[in-house]
Amino acid sequence: MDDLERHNPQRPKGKRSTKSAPSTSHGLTARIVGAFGRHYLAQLDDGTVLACVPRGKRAEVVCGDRVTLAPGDAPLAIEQVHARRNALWREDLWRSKMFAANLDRVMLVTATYPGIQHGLIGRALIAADAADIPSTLLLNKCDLPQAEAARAEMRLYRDLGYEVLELSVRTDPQAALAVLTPLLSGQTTLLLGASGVGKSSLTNLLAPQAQAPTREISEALSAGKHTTTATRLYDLPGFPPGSVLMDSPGFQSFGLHHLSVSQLQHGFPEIRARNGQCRFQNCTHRDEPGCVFTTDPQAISASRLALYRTLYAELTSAAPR
Ligand SMILES: Nc1nc2c(ncn2[C@@H]2O[C@H](COP(=O)(O)OP(=O)(O)OP(=O)(O)O)[C@@H](O)[C@H]2O)c(=O)[nH]1
Ligand SMILES: [Zn+2]
Repeated sequence: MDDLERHNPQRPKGKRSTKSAPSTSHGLTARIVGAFGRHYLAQLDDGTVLACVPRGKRAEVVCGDRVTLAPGDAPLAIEQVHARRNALWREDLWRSKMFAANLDRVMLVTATYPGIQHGLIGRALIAADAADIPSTLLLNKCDLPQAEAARAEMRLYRDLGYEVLELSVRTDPQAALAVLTPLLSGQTTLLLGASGVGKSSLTNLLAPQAQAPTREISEALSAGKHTTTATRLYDLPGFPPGSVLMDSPGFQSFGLHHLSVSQLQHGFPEIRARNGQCRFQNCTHRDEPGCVFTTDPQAISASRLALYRTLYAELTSAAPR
């Protein structure tokens, strides 16, 4: 087992990882604050932002990583990726790919309109659980008439033990700030949400500098074509030091193929709660006789059981979609 595997117990099965280069006493310590394909931005502790590239084709570097940069001309070489506390993956067409590291919390944004996407929420909650990262659900646009019905739908998650916060970013930004400030202070928070839920509105409220034109980034990196698929990390002005927000595209394709079946089951609090209550000890909760999730309709909601079975089939199929 090499360094990266030791520090990333949930990395995809069967993939070789790249050894970190040995550290040098002359290197600069920085945090990756922007990932644009193979081009990165790294921020030094004094706030200076530098363009950098990994040393070696197979090196895996993601937003939130702590790194050592080799001194030299821009773009600097990323010499070493420090041990990660945790990491999250998303999928492209062929594989799961790590995209964020060293998080304190995942905030999942949903909205009363255009509606709550339970499948996406379920996947993201499981991925965060498998990476041992706490998650909080935000229900935005509570000013709309659909709020009452949406609130009732979100009760499912409250009953499962998740924190669900309500806000209206556009119509009452001050109240939204008051609700979120205790959670964001001193923390690295990843914001995730489907298109149209108000994620950009929230990012712009919390980190107004996020609206900076991507041209500046393109110039810094000489890599304009990559800027649209960026994962970014923003300092939160007005918050205590160490308060940062990570913003990433790709919520629609949240990768779960790297998980084991036991991690999948652990990601469902209602399945965790009934551990050992099925007739067979190794019950997979699909079609076995005496399965508590088939015999007791109170054990799990029909939609969550359907999600579990879909994800089970995905995980155990030979290849990712
Ligand atoms: N009524 C209401 N509308 C909101 C609220 N927050 C955001 N919106 C609106 O919802 C729409 C989508 O907001 P965005 O912030 O662009 O949402 P997004 O999730 O970033 O969506 P994409 O840009 O498609 O990724 C915009 O028209 C916002 O003005 C809110 O609290 N209440
Ligand atoms: Zn069972």
